[in-house]
Amino acid sequence: MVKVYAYEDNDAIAESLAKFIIQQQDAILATKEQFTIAISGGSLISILAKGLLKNKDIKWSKWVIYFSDERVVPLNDKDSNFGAFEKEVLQPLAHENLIGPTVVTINESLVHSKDHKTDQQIAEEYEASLPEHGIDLVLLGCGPDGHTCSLFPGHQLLSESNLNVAALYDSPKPPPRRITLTLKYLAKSGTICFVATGSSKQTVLKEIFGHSESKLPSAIVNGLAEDVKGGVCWFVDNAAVEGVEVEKLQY
Ligand SMILES: O=C1O[C@H](COP(=O)(O)O)[C@@H](O)[C@H](O)[C@H]1O
Repeated sequence: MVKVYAYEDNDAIAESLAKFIIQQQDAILATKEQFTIAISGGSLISILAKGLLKNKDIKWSKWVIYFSDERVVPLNDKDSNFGAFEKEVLQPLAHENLIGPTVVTINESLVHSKDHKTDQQIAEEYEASLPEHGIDLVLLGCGPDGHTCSLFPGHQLLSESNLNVAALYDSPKPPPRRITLTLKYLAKSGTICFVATGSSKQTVLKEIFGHSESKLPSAIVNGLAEDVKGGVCWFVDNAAVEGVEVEKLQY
């Protein structure tokens, strides 16, 4: 079953999400040396910054951080998911004089090519850096159109069954060139956790949780709950789930 944890505002989500992440981290580090986590871009990053920075229970030196999707732009571009995470989390963390996490980015030296084959090479190289058996914890966003990672409604990549990471050149949300984890690889995740906030998400969440046949990418990921050992859950604010028929839990 997909669990939905609902809170009044972003501060409360940030605090509970951090507790959830630490619990996942500790469970994994009790069995192996490193904790692998995938981060998405967009609104998730500032919630992570709020909950994780200055949190003494995060074992940053044991984290290996991947990106659920990435825009094919230079890493310091305003559109880069890594760039946003670096600005909001990694740079402030560097001031704390800690041994930081390992962060796996796309090969920036290839982003200036306009050849689609090069984007495929970026995706292939990223795929080669991923753990074969899946990432321990994958944090996802959900756009108002129901996209997650860079998997967009109706896009052909939803039926990609060979690749773990794929390139696309026609993202309906700018920028158009991106790479993304595929549904095939997401199904291998240890745990999947969505974060969605704000009233702009209400309509899409009504469809995702109200129509079991929904073909929206985020609804398809909910459908992976049986394959994903730790399950699929959502951290939302009350505005996002107003009028959505779900059991609202607290973590
Ligand atoms: O383009 C993207 O959008 C989604 C959703 O972002 P949000 O701001 O609506 O939460 C994000 O998860 C994804 O990583 C990003 O590339």
